[in-house]
Amino acid sequence: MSIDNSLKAFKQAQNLIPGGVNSPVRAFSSVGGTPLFIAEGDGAYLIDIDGNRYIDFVQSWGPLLFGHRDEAIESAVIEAVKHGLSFGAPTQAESDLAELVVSMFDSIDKIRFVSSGTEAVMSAIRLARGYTGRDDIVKFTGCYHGHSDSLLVQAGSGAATFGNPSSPGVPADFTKHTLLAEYNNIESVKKCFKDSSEIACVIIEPIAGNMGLVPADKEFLHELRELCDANGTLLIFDEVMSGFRASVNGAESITGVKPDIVTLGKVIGGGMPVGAFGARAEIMAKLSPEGPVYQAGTLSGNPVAMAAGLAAISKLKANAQVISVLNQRAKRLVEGMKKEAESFGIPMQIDTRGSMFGFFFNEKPVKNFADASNSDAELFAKFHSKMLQEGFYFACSLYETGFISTAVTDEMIEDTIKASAKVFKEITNG
Ligand SMILES: Cc1ncc(COP(=O)(O)O)c(C=O)c1O
Ligand SMILES: N[C@H](C=O)CCC(=O)O
Repeated sequence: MSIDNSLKAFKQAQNLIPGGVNSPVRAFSSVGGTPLFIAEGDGAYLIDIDGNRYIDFVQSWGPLLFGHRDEAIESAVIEAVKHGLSFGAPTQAESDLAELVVSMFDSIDKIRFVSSGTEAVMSAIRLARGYTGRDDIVKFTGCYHGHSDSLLVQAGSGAATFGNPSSPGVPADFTKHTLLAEYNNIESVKKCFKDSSEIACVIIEPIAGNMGLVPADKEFLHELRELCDANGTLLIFDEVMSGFRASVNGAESITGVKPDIVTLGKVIGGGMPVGAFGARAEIMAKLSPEGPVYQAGTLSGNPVAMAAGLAAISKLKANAQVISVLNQRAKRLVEGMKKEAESFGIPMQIDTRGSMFGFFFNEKPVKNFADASNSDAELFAKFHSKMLQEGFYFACSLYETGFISTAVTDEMIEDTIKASAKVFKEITNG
């Protein structure tokens, strides 16, 4: 398999763009090798600029629930483009998508659209602070909520991959209001509430996907809800990744815990840049121009992006059963790979939620970031590059999650398991 064109393109990009990439996770640094430059996507496949085809388990880091070039989404975008790219004025599509999301999330009466997950979370935090009149926030080590200053503290995803979980360039003054707790450890949250009576909100990925896939225990989330209620603190579920992936109706529908504010991204834009945050009407009423908390965006609610989101979310609502079908495939995949790994004496921890899947080369169950960090990173790197050579595109860091799209068939899952057996054999034979 030749990747000469990718090698050449990467060299050029490195001279022009820091690290050759526009988001650090794409750089392949922690697994070695060269990032593949992509020419096109086709259903379940990615095709690189050397013409190699890969079954894609990254799906643009989550947004493409229906795979590449889904017909309904593609036609909606083409139709929208014919009417103009942007107006900076309200359009019907914004209310249509808002109505759809409100109908799917119990905790959302009103929603505002932005252009990325980072923006959604940053705005949700401001709203929580404006609503409560408090400054402090609690976040969990290993959770990633985008790259805004106050949240880039012990963050997961690329920040963990590159060993800068708290970034230089963020003044200590900006993060002094960010208190840290350990995921799935309620005592650590209680300590935060002991240390501060000024906590505006606790933000959590209810199904963490940025330290690998590490779902929160239900009991932990229930206790978190109780602690927030007892202290007049808002609970924010960051579902930028898990929203519409783990469940059609949000993590609240599978955990029984209702958040005060939900942040969304990825799938909600069908592959276009969209983020959103929503809450009950009383909280959203604090937002400008209804209320005093300012938040804005030139391209927010962009008509082409709204058309893509509307097509994706309508399709999901009409075919809600796809989540359990994808979950069966996700389970088959990780259970199959685990069986193969263990037959070669390689311990593996696995989990799935809807179309999200995760695996760690680790002897012990993974419940938090410290556990995830104890996984075998060297083995992961070998697995990643050998699977790539076999034609399977997995996320290039152990701190990321895998995604199955509806374009991935049962046969492709079986092929992936077979390839993993070959790879485990090669790895253990040195
Ligand atoms: C849970 C979570 N929140 C926030 C973000 C930030 O979203 P974006 O990359 O669109 O800014 C991401 C992904 O990057 C995410 O996974
Ligand atoms: N883990 C990140 C988001 O979920 C990956 C996307 C990125 O940061 O480029």
